[in-house]
Amino acid sequence: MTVGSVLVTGGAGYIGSFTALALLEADYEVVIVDNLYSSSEECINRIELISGKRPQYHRLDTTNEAALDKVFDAHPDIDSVIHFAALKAVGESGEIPLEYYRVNVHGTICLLRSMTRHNVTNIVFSSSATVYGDATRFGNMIPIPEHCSTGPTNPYGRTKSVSEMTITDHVEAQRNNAKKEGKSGDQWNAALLRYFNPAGSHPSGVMGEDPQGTSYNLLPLLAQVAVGMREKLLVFGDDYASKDGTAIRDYIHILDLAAGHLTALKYLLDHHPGVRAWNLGTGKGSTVYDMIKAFSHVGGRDLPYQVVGRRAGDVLNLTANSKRANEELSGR
Ligand SMILES: O=c1ccn([C@@H]2O[C@H](COP(=O)(O)OP(=O)(O)O[C@H]3O[C@H](CO)[C@@H](O)[C@H](O)[C@H]3O)[C@@H](O)[C@H]2O)c(=O)[nH]1
Repeated sequence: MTVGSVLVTGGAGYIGSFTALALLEADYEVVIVDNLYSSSEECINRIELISGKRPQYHRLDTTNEAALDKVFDAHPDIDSVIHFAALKAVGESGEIPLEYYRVNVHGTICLLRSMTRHNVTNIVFSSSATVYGDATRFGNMIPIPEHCSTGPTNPYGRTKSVSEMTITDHVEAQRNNAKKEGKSGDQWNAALLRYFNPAGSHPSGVMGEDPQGTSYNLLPLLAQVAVGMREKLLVFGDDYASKDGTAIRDYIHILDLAAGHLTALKYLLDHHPGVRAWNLGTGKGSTVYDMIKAFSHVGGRDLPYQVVGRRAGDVLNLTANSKRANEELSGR
Protein backbone atom coordinates (compact mmCIF):
# COMPACT_ATOMS: atom_id res chain seq x y z
CA MET A 1 0.00 0.00 0.00
CA THR A 2 1.37 3.45 -0.83
CA VAL A 3 1.06 6.36 1.62
CA GLY A 4 1.09 9.07 -1.04
CA SER A 5 2.46 9.88 -4.44
CA VAL A 6 5.29 12.37 -4.80
CA LEU A 7 6.82 14.01 -7.85
CA VAL A 8 10.56 14.45 -7.32
CA THR A 9 12.13 16.92 -9.74
CA GLY A 10 15.88 16.44 -10.04
CA GLY A 11 15.44 12.99 -8.49
CA ALA A 12 18.50 11.56 -10.25
CA GLY A 13 20.86 14.02 -8.56
CA TYR A 14 22.79 13.54 -5.31
CA ILE A 15 20.25 14.77 -2.74
CA GLY A 16 17.27 14.00 -4.99
CA SER A 17 18.15 10.33 -5.43
CA PHE A 18 18.69 9.79 -1.69
CA THR A 19 15.33 11.43 -1.01
CA ALA A 20 13.61 9.32 -3.69
CA LEU A 21 15.12 6.25 -2.01
CA ALA A 22 13.89 7.33 1.44
CA LEU A 23 10.40 7.96 0.01
CA LEU A 24 10.27 4.49 -1.58
CA GLU A 25 11.48 2.89 1.64
CA ALA A 26 8.64 4.71 3.46
CA ASP A 27 6.13 3.29 0.92
CA TYR A 28 5.50 6.46 -1.09
CA GLU A 29 4.99 6.14 -4.81
CA VAL A 30 7.75 8.13 -6.51
CA VAL A 31 7.74 9.79 -9.92
CA ILE A 32 11.10 11.27 -10.87
CA VAL A 33 11.65 13.92 -13.52
CA ASP A 34 15.23 14.84 -14.36
CA ASN A 35 17.00 16.22 -17.43
CA LEU A 36 20.19 14.30 -16.55
CA TYR A 37 22.15 17.52 -16.96
CA SER A 38 24.50 16.59 -14.10
CA SER A 39 23.44 13.03 -13.29
CA SER A 40 22.80 9.76 -15.08
CA GLU A 41 20.03 7.21 -15.48
CA GLU A 42 22.27 4.81 -13.57
CA CYS A 43 20.94 6.57 -10.43
CA ILE A 44 17.49 5.10 -11.07
CA ASN A 45 19.02 1.61 -11.22
CA ARG A 46 20.90 2.21 -7.97
CA ILE A 47 17.74 3.35 -6.19
CA GLU A 48 16.05 0.15 -7.38
CA LEU A 49 19.02 -1.99 -6.34
CA ILE A 50 18.85 -0.73 -2.76
CA SER A 51 15.09 -0.40 -2.26
CA GLY A 52 13.89 -3.24 -4.46
CA LYS A 53 11.44 -0.77 -6.01
CA ARG A 54 11.84 1.12 -9.26
CA PRO A 55 10.72 4.74 -9.23
CA GLN A 56 8.83 5.92 -12.30
CA TYR A 57 11.01 8.19 -14.35
CA HIS A 58 10.60 10.79 -17.11
CA ARG A 59 13.51 12.57 -18.71
CA LEU A 60 12.57 16.21 -19.03
CA ASP A 61 13.57 19.73 -18.11
CA THR A 62 11.33 21.50 -15.58
CA THR A 63 11.33 24.57 -17.83
CA ASN A 64 9.30 22.45 -20.31
CA GLU A 65 5.89 23.21 -18.88
CA ALA A 66 3.94 21.21 -21.48
CA ALA A 67 6.00 18.11 -20.66
CA LEU A 68 5.41 18.68 -16.93
CA ASP A 69 1.67 18.91 -17.59
CA LYS A 70 1.81 15.52 -19.32
CA VAL A 71 3.55 13.99 -16.31
CA PHE A 72 0.84 15.27 -13.95
CA ASP A 73 -1.82 14.04 -16.41
CA ALA A 74 -0.19 10.60 -16.53
CA HIS A 75 0.05 10.38 -12.73
CA PRO A 76 -3.18 11.84 -11.32
CA ASP A 77 -2.38 10.44 -7.84
CA ILE A 78 0.55 12.82 -7.32
CA ASP A 79 -0.35 14.97 -4.30
CA SER A 80 2.99 16.60 -3.44
CA VAL A 81 6.18 17.76 -5.10
CA ILE A 82 9.77 17.81 -3.85
CA HIS A 83 11.62 20.21 -6.09
CA PHE A 84 15.38 19.70 -6.49
CA ALA A 85 15.86 20.32 -10.20
CA ALA A 86 18.37 23.16 -10.52
CA LEU A 87 21.83 23.95 -11.71
CA LYS A 88 24.08 23.36 -8.74
CA ALA A 89 26.62 25.80 -7.37
CA VAL A 90 29.85 25.84 -9.34
CA GLY A 91 32.15 28.05 -7.32
CA GLU A 92 31.08 31.65 -7.69
CA SER A 93 29.05 30.68 -10.82
CA GLY A 94 29.37 34.23 -12.12
CA GLU A 95 30.19 33.09 -15.63
CA ILE A 96 26.73 31.76 -16.55
CA PRO A 97 24.15 33.68 -14.48
CA LEU A 98 21.42 33.70 -17.15
CA GLU A 99 21.52 29.92 -17.39
CA TYR A 100 21.20 29.73 -13.59
CA TYR A 101 18.17 32.00 -13.61
CA ARG A 102 16.60 30.14 -16.56
CA VAL A 103 16.89 26.71 -15.00
CA ASN A 104 16.54 27.50 -11.30
CA VAL A 105 14.02 30.36 -11.29
CA HIS A 106 12.10 29.86 -14.52
CA GLY A 107 11.98 26.10 -13.82
CA THR A 108 10.36 26.84 -10.44
CA ILE A 109 7.79 29.15 -12.06
CA CYS A 110 6.88 26.50 -14.69
CA LEU A 111 6.52 23.88 -11.98
CA LEU A 112 4.26 26.08 -9.81
CA ARG A 113 2.03 26.88 -12.82
CA SER A 114 1.74 23.23 -13.76
CA MET A 115 1.04 22.22 -10.12
CA THR A 116 -1.69 24.87 -9.93
CA ARG A 117 -3.37 23.59 -13.10
CA HIS A 118 -3.37 20.07 -11.63
CA ASN A 119 -4.41 21.09 -8.13
CA VAL A 120 -1.20 19.72 -6.57
CA THR A 121 -0.71 22.07 -3.64
CA ASN A 122 2.19 20.91 -1.44
CA ILE A 123 5.78 21.66 -2.35
CA VAL A 124 9.03 20.97 -0.54
CA PHE A 125 11.73 23.19 -2.01
CA SER A 126 15.42 22.42 -2.09
CA SER A 127 16.91 25.69 -0.93
CA SER A 128 20.33 26.37 0.52
CA ALA A 129 22.09 27.94 3.47
CA THR A 130 23.73 30.07 0.79
CA VAL A 131 20.61 32.28 0.90
CA TYR A 132 21.91 33.73 4.19
CA GLY A 133 25.19 34.97 2.73
CA ASP A 134 27.38 36.55 5.38
CA ALA A 135 25.36 36.08 8.58
CA THR A 136 27.79 38.24 10.53
CA ARG A 137 26.91 41.42 8.64
CA PHE A 138 24.28 42.64 11.15
CA GLY A 139 26.00 41.46 14.32
CA ASN A 140 26.82 37.83 14.97
CA MET A 141 24.02 35.53 13.75
CA ILE A 142 26.12 32.35 13.97
CA PRO A 143 24.72 29.70 14.37
CA ILE A 144 22.19 30.99 11.86
CA PRO A 145 18.48 30.88 12.75
CA GLU A 146 15.79 30.86 10.05
CA HIS A 147 14.72 34.43 10.90
CA CYS A 148 18.17 35.74 9.92
CA SER A 149 17.64 38.01 6.92
CA THR A 150 18.80 36.61 3.62
CA GLY A 151 21.55 38.18 1.52
CA PRO A 152 23.15 35.70 -0.86
CA THR A 153 26.63 36.53 -2.09
CA ASN A 154 26.67 34.66 -5.42
CA PRO A 155 24.31 34.14 -8.41
CA TYR A 156 23.50 30.54 -7.38
CA GLY A 157 22.41 31.71 -3.93
CA ARG A 158 20.37 34.52 -5.47
CA THR A 159 18.48 32.05 -7.69
CA LYS A 160 17.62 30.02 -4.56
CA SER A 161 16.49 33.19 -2.78
CA VAL A 162 14.35 34.34 -5.72
CA SER A 163 12.78 30.86 -5.97
CA GLU A 164 11.96 30.97 -2.24
CA MET A 165 10.26 34.35 -2.74
CA THR A 166 8.38 33.15 -5.84
CA ILE A 167 7.06 30.10 -3.97
CA THR A 168 6.13 32.20 -0.93
CA ASP A 169 4.22 34.78 -3.00
CA HIS A 170 2.42 32.07 -4.98
CA VAL A 171 1.38 30.04 -1.91
CA GLU A 172 0.16 33.17 -0.10
CA ALA A 173 -1.80 34.35 -3.15
CA GLN A 174 -3.42 30.93 -3.57
CA ARG A 175 -4.40 30.82 0.10
CA ASN A 176 -5.86 34.35 -0.06
CA ASN A 177 -7.80 33.52 -3.23
CA ALA A 178 -9.23 30.40 -1.61
CA LYS A 179 -10.34 32.40 1.42
CA LYS A 180 -12.06 34.96 -0.84
CA GLU A 181 -13.98 32.08 -2.36
CA GLY A 182 -15.10 31.00 1.12
CA LYS A 183 -12.74 28.00 1.31
CA SER A 184 -10.50 27.24 4.29
CA GLY A 185 -7.42 28.49 2.45
CA ASP A 186 -5.02 26.00 3.99
CA GLN A 187 -4.65 23.88 0.89
CA TRP A 188 -1.36 25.35 -0.41
CA ASN A 189 1.76 24.71 1.66
CA ALA A 190 5.49 25.00 1.11
CA ALA A 191 8.59 23.93 3.00
CA LEU A 192 11.75 25.90 2.25
CA LEU A 193 14.60 23.59 3.25
CA ARG A 194 17.84 25.45 3.67
CA TYR A 195 20.53 22.81 3.51
CA PHE A 196 23.95 23.28 4.90
CA ASN A 197 26.67 21.14 3.27
CA PRO A 198 25.63 17.60 2.34
CA ALA A 199 28.18 14.82 2.79
CA GLY A 200 28.45 11.07 2.67
CA SER A 201 27.12 8.04 0.88
CA HIS A 202 24.87 5.03 1.37
CA PRO A 203 26.23 2.38 3.78
CA SER A 204 25.86 -0.21 0.99
CA GLY A 205 28.45 1.70 -1.06
CA VAL A 206 26.02 1.62 -4.00
CA MET A 207 25.01 5.32 -3.93
CA GLY A 208 27.02 8.41 -3.18
CA GLU A 209 27.96 11.78 -4.61
CA ASP A 210 28.94 11.12 -8.17
CA PRO A 211 29.28 14.45 -9.95
CA GLN A 212 29.34 14.34 -13.76
CA GLY A 213 32.10 16.49 -15.20
CA THR A 214 34.21 18.84 -13.09
CA SER A 215 33.40 19.03 -9.41
CA TYR A 216 33.65 22.23 -7.41
CA ASN A 217 32.56 21.19 -3.93
CA LEU A 218 34.90 20.27 -1.12
CA LEU A 219 33.60 16.76 -0.33
CA PRO A 220 33.80 15.17 -3.80
CA LEU A 221 37.15 16.88 -4.39
CA LEU A 222 38.55 15.53 -1.12
CA ALA A 223 37.29 12.06 -2.05
CA GLN A 224 39.02 12.36 -5.44
CA VAL A 225 42.32 13.31 -3.76
CA ALA A 226 41.90 10.42 -1.31
CA VAL A 227 41.55 7.83 -4.10
CA GLY A 228 44.35 9.36 -6.18
CA MET A 229 42.17 10.74 -8.99
CA ARG A 230 43.43 14.23 -8.15
CA GLU A 231 46.92 15.26 -7.09
CA LYS A 232 46.00 17.70 -4.29
CA LEU A 233 43.24 19.81 -2.83
CA LEU A 234 43.35 23.57 -3.35
CA VAL A 235 42.37 25.28 -0.10
CA PHE A 236 40.52 28.50 -0.87
CA GLY A 237 42.01 30.90 1.67
CA ASP A 238 43.68 30.47 5.07
CA ASP A 239 43.18 34.06 6.19
CA TYR A 240 39.61 33.79 7.55
CA ALA A 241 38.90 34.67 11.18
CA SER A 242 38.58 31.02 12.28
CA LYS A 243 40.71 28.86 14.59
CA ASP A 244 42.99 27.78 11.70
CA GLY A 245 42.25 30.46 9.09
CA THR A 246 40.07 28.28 6.83
CA ALA A 247 36.32 28.72 6.30
CA ILE A 248 33.69 26.99 8.46
CA ARG A 249 30.78 24.90 7.15
CA ASP A 250 28.17 22.63 8.71
CA TYR A 251 28.43 19.19 7.07
CA ILE A 252 25.26 17.11 7.34
CA HIS A 253 25.01 13.44 6.39
CA ILE A 254 23.04 12.80 3.22
CA LEU A 255 20.79 10.20 4.92
CA ASP A 256 19.78 12.76 7.58
CA LEU A 257 19.20 15.36 4.90
CA ALA A 258 16.99 12.97 2.90
CA ALA A 259 15.03 12.07 6.05
CA GLY A 260 14.45 15.79 6.64
CA HIS A 261 12.48 15.99 3.38
CA LEU A 262 10.07 13.28 4.48
CA THR A 263 9.48 14.85 7.88
CA ALA A 264 8.98 18.30 6.32
CA LEU A 265 6.48 16.84 3.86
CA LYS A 266 4.59 15.14 6.71
CA TYR A 267 4.57 18.44 8.63
CA LEU A 268 2.99 20.21 5.65
CA LEU A 269 0.32 17.54 5.25
CA ASP A 270 -0.48 17.38 9.00
CA HIS A 271 -0.25 21.06 9.97
CA HIS A 272 -0.97 23.09 6.79
CA PRO A 273 1.43 25.84 7.94
CA GLY A 274 1.48 27.84 4.70
CA VAL A 275 5.14 28.64 4.03
CA ARG A 276 7.68 27.42 6.58
CA ALA A 277 11.50 27.59 6.33
CA TRP A 278 13.71 25.04 8.08
CA ASN A 279 17.47 24.82 8.35
CA LEU A 280 18.80 21.32 7.76
CA GLY A 281 22.20 21.25 9.40
CA THR A 282 23.85 19.77 12.48
CA GLY A 283 24.74 22.97 14.33
CA LYS A 284 28.41 21.92 14.35
CA GLY A 285 30.92 23.89 12.29
CA SER A 286 34.06 22.36 10.78
CA THR A 287 36.89 24.13 8.99
CA VAL A 288 38.39 23.03 5.68
CA TYR A 289 41.47 21.85 7.62
CA ASP A 290 39.21 19.81 9.96
CA MET A 291 37.81 18.07 6.88
CA ILE A 292 41.26 17.38 5.41
CA LYS A 293 42.35 15.95 8.78
CA ALA A 294 39.24 13.74 9.03
CA PHE A 295 39.75 12.37 5.52
CA SER A 296 43.47 11.81 6.18
CA HIS A 297 42.70 10.01 9.44
CA VAL A 298 40.14 7.67 7.91
CA GLY A 299 42.22 7.07 4.78
CA GLY A 300 45.39 6.42 6.80
CA ARG A 301 47.59 8.91 4.94
CA ASP A 302 48.08 12.69 4.85
CA LEU A 303 46.21 14.19 1.93
CA PRO A 304 48.20 16.74 -0.08
CA TYR A 305 46.85 20.28 -0.32
CA GLN A 306 47.95 23.76 -1.35
CA VAL A 307 46.60 27.04 -0.03
CA VAL A 308 45.46 29.45 -2.76
CA GLY A 309 43.43 32.67 -2.61
CA ARG A 310 39.86 32.96 -1.38
CA ARG A 311 37.09 31.97 -3.80
CA ALA A 312 34.76 34.82 -4.79
CA GLY A 313 31.35 34.60 -3.09
CA ASP A 314 32.58 32.43 -0.17
CA VAL A 315 31.83 33.52 3.39
CA LEU A 316 33.60 32.76 6.67
CA ASN A 317 30.96 30.72 8.46
CA LEU A 318 27.74 28.90 7.55
CA THR A 319 26.64 26.93 10.60
CA ALA A 320 23.00 26.12 11.30
CA ASN A 321 20.92 26.91 14.30
CA SER A 322 18.88 23.72 14.00
CA LYS A 323 16.52 24.37 16.95
CA ARG A 324 13.41 24.84 14.81
CA ALA A 325 13.96 21.67 12.78
CA ASN A 326 14.76 19.72 15.96
CA GLU A 327 11.59 20.92 17.67
CA GLU A 328 9.19 20.67 14.74
CA LEU A 329 10.54 17.86 12.59
CA SER A 330 12.37 15.40 14.79
CA GLY A 331 10.51 12.24 15.74
CA ARG A 332 7.92 12.69 12.97
O1 LIG B 1 38.39 22.91 -3.82
C1 LIG B 1 37.85 23.43 -2.84
C2 LIG B 1 36.45 23.51 -2.68
C3 LIG B 1 35.94 24.12 -1.56
N1 LIG B 1 36.77 24.67 -0.63
C4 LIG B 1 36.20 25.31 0.57
O2 LIG B 1 35.39 24.36 1.22
C5 LIG B 1 34.24 24.98 1.80
C6 LIG B 1 33.00 24.30 1.24
O3 LIG B 1 32.87 24.60 -0.14
P1 LIG B 1 31.83 23.86 -1.09
O4 LIG B 1 31.87 22.40 -0.86
O5 LIG B 1 32.05 24.35 -2.49
O6 LIG B 1 30.42 24.33 -0.54
P2 LIG B 1 29.88 25.82 -0.28
O7 LIG B 1 30.51 26.80 -1.17
O8 LIG B 1 29.93 26.03 1.20
O9 LIG B 1 28.35 25.62 -0.68
C7 LIG B 1 27.98 25.33 -2.02
O10 LIG B 1 27.95 23.97 -2.25
C8 LIG B 1 27.10 23.25 -1.36
C9 LIG B 1 27.29 21.78 -1.65
O11 LIG B 1 26.80 21.48 -2.92
C10 LIG B 1 25.68 23.73 -1.54
O12 LIG B 1 24.88 23.11 -0.56
C11 LIG B 1 25.63 25.18 -1.32
O13 LIG B 1 24.32 25.62 -1.58
C12 LIG B 1 26.61 25.86 -2.25
O14 LIG B 1 26.64 27.24 -2.01
C13 LIG B 1 34.33 26.45 1.44
O15 LIG B 1 34.89 27.12 2.51
C14 LIG B 1 35.29 26.49 0.24
O16 LIG B 1 36.00 27.68 0.14
C15 LIG B 1 38.14 24.61 -0.78
O17 LIG B 1 38.90 25.10 0.06
N2 LIG B 1 38.64 23.99 -1.89
